[in-house]
Amino acid sequence: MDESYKTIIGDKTSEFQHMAGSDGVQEPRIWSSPEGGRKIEIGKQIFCNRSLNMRNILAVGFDMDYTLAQYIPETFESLAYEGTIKKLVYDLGYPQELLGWSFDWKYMVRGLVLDKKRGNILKMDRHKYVKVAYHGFQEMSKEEKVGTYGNTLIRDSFDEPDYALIDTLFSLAEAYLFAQLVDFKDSNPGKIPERADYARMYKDVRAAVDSCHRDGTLKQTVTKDPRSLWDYTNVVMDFLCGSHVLDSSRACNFDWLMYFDIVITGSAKPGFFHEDNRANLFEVEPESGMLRNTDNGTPMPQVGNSSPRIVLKKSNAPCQIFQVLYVGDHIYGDILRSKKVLGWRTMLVVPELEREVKLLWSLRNSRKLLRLMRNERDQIEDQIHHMKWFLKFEDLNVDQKQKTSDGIDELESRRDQVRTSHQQDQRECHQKFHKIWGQLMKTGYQNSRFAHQVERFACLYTSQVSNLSLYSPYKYYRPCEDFMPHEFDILPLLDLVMVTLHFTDFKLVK
Ligand SMILES: Nc1nc2c(ncn2[C@@H]2O[C@H](COP(=O)(O)O)[C@@H](O)[C@H]2O)c(=O)[nH]1
Ligand SMILES: [Mg+2]
Repeated sequence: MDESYKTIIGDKTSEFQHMAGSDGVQEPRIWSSPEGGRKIEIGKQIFCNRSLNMRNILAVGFDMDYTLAQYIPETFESLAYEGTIKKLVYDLGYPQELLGWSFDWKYMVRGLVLDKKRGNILKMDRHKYVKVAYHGFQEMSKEEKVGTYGNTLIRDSFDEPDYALIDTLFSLAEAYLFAQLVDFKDSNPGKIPERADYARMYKDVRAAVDSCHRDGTLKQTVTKDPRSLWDYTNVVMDFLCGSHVLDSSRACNFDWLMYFDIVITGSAKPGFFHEDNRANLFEVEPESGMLRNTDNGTPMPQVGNSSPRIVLKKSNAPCQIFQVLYVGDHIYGDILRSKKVLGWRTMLVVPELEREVKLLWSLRNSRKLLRLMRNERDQIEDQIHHMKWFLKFEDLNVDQKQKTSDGIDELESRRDQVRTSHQQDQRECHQKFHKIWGQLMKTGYQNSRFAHQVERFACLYTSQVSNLSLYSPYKYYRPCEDFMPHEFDILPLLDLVMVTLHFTDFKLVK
């Protein structure tokens, strides 16, 4: 782990000299110079939904998988995909030809919802309106979409048990496999095991993925024969914090433990956040992996992974709930539960965000044009309505009627043009983010359901944990001002920028 982590995870008051970027290059510190730091590039900024003063935070907890440890999805999730297919074929009677299938790791994205019964994959906005829908890999028409999901009552749910949320990067492979199976079943109904409807296929995929996580299919590739989740954690953290070498014959030196006061493995989140559900905690002796606090005091070996294991360095003074910041990648398991159950402050790690905000920046002019086109469309529509009422209710002579009708025709044709180009341009803009699902945080021009969850449950969000090192440990994160629709036209952002500039000029002149 680079030096910057020391400040965040270990002794928060200590200074540090240098920090390493993601490419390992040492960069000078930026936050401790008296005149302030260099600008933090947009992809690495920390964004704030709810004020958080780091001075008030006494403990920072970190999830490991996909938070501290950023697995490479094309390799790690491919393992899950291949392991799952083998289980479907050899254990659950699916046809051998599945073994020849391949995984496009870029196809699925977080925030999607699987409709298990209908075999559909959905992206919805923050009101839970389905805006993009595919049956397997086949795009659904607008009519099919509205016919299936237009009903308000259905829209209210979109949760388990009939729907599955793709809210972690671990789920990308199972979502892709589900879509493949839906297509396969539609074109080869006889080849899928008897009575396997779409929901049954989803259940089989889920069970097979689950088993890959439990039986070591995935973890064995990272570290050979891990005896427990403690062993696994040790290898991954040793790699991250020091060695950067994955060599199963190499003994780990436990140096990484100095960055943490307490380490808990196998906690089975989100159940862990509920005190009543929490399994017994066993203390681990790091070198041997033996359990210390057994009933008769004799150290004993670990068996299985079911109970949480802890390594304690020192006992901590108790913290108030709002003095704990928990950092994780799973919007439900890490963020929503820890916030709702324990009232902890939260930070969500969204690796996809780095590319998303960079693209957003490069497309900012197109986005402004889209907004203008939408306004123009609204204005033309209003004009058409106005003229239609005029035609209907005013006492006009034949000539006036003809002129008004011609005017309406012209406006309708202009409106159709603007509508078509607006829709096309908006689609193209979204496709720059993802060819199928578009921008992660938007659906059409509204926030996506995923963005809505991020806004509600994550006090902070950022693309990677190490971005914390770019800010002072005493940083007071403050959200930007909220805007309601009625405020937008009164206080447009452009005006605010002008006001700020004038204010700066004024100060300079003085
Ligand atoms: N039994 C299952 N375990 C799973 C599944 N998906 C992920 N995982 C395991 O969870 C942790 C990662 O969770 P984190 O909150 O600590 O980041 C890791 O050990 C995964 O293998 C699943 O579907 N079933
Ligand atoms: Mg995780």
